[in-house]
Amino acid sequence: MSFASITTEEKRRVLGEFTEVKADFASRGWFAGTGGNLSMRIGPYSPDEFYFAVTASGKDKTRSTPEDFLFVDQDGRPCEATALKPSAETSLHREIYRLTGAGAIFHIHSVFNNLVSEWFWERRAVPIQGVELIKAFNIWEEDAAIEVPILTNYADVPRIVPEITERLDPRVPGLLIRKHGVCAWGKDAFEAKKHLEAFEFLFEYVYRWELLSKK
Ligand SMILES: CSC[C@@H](O)[C@@H](O)C(=O)COP(=O)(O)O
Ligand SMILES: [Zn+2]
Repeated sequence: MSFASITTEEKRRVLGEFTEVKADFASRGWFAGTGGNLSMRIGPYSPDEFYFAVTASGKDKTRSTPEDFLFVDQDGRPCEATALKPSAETSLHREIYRLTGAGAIFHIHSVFNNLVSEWFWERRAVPIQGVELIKAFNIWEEDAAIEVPILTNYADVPRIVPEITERLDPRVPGLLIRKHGVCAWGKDAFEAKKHLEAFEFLFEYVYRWELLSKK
């Protein structure tokens, strides 16, 4: 299987869906200061060979232009001639695809995800228990408890990758990077978006609950 065998129609479908998700997230204020990056996988998958569309680095992601995305392979190399640079955080997306076979990964910065990542840093995870929206992760047990891993925010992004390898919990489709943001994923764009919305709701809940319960 090579990138060349992926049809133009399929590329258009992925980029169309990708454009919609990006505009939706922009309308929620999730790309402050060019922060955040998105990716969607395309074509067949094996852990050693896969392709994905990823946002170009440093762009104003609240705008829609013909230069918003490029296709890269499992090593982060562009699949087509382009002047665009893949996201500076492409190595994180690559590792999550390699470990999970997900169909889409969305990374955003928000005040609540930054706050909880610092509040629970000593524990290296955000504990969440018994909140209904845990079911968005397809976890249905009574009073379910999850721990969302928090990773070190190394300036040299590839240094974060071994922490993903070590800490990713197959039950929990997301992880936090300390005082930086969240990565959430799912089998397709619909599911990755559902998971991201659920994480953001849960982080705000946890933050507010911490404040209330300290009073
Ligand atoms: C300018 S904000 C932060 C960036 O360094 C980074 O964290 C980010 O999410 C966006 O980087 P990008 O290379 O545009 O995908
Ligand atoms: Zn980021």
